[in-house]
Amino acid sequence: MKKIVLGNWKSVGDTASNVVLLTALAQHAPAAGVELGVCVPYPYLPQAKAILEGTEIGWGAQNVSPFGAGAYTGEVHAGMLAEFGCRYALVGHSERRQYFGETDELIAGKIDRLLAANVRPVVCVGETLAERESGAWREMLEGQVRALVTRLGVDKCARAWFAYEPVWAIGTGRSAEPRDIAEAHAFLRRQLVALGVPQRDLVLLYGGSVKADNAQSIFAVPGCDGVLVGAASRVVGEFAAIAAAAARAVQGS
Ligand SMILES: O=C[C@H](O)COP(=O)(O)O
Repeated sequence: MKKIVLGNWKSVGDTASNVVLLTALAQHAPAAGVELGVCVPYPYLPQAKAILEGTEIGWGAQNVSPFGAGAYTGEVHAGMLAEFGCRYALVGHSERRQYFGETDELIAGKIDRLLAANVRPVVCVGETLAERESGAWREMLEGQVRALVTRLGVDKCARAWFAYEPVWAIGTGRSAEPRDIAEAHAFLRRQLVALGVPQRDLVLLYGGSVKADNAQSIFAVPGCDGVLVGAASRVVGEFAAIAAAAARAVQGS
């Protein structure tokens, strides 16, 4: 079974440190059955393309405009991402929902634009700590995926990847426990299948404080197709160790 390791640099990086990171990455072909990629800030897409092109490692963006080309000052549309060879774009990350007020409607529009440009949307969903502790996390997750399937339809949602990212585990050093990830993934799968998305098309990642020392236990979670890695994706040794754990998981499956 394939495993995906996707880095999210967030708003971190500069030309000099990126060269070191991308060059190190480019030197390690992903093991068979492992898909490796990095989502970089917009200005560094040409740099990622220049260094990673010709390798099997993909690159992508962390956001996209809900509009096409036109008078939308400050926006970057999906066609531009496609021109720079983006294989993926993150959508609906909790940091965008929290700091930029992104709604389900806006997120659905972005997914639509990405699919039309043949860029894979990686859609982030997840609950806050209060929702986890009160038990409301199931309603929260169900609401997030239902909102997208209702707006986009089954076929489009089947072409997106989903990343379960509990907000309380992001950047805190406190990853969700494997049993919590397994429970949330199983719940999300059930909901998406109930909404009509075929089980065979579902790709579900986990994100939130994934590191070298917990990657193996996360890849062992049944039905976990991969990880979305924030801070550790900016550390060469950490990201390489996570990719190596993915390769071991594939070999052992
Ligand atoms: O997209 C990545 C997630 O927000 C996780 O970030 P983190 O690994 O720094 O906790």
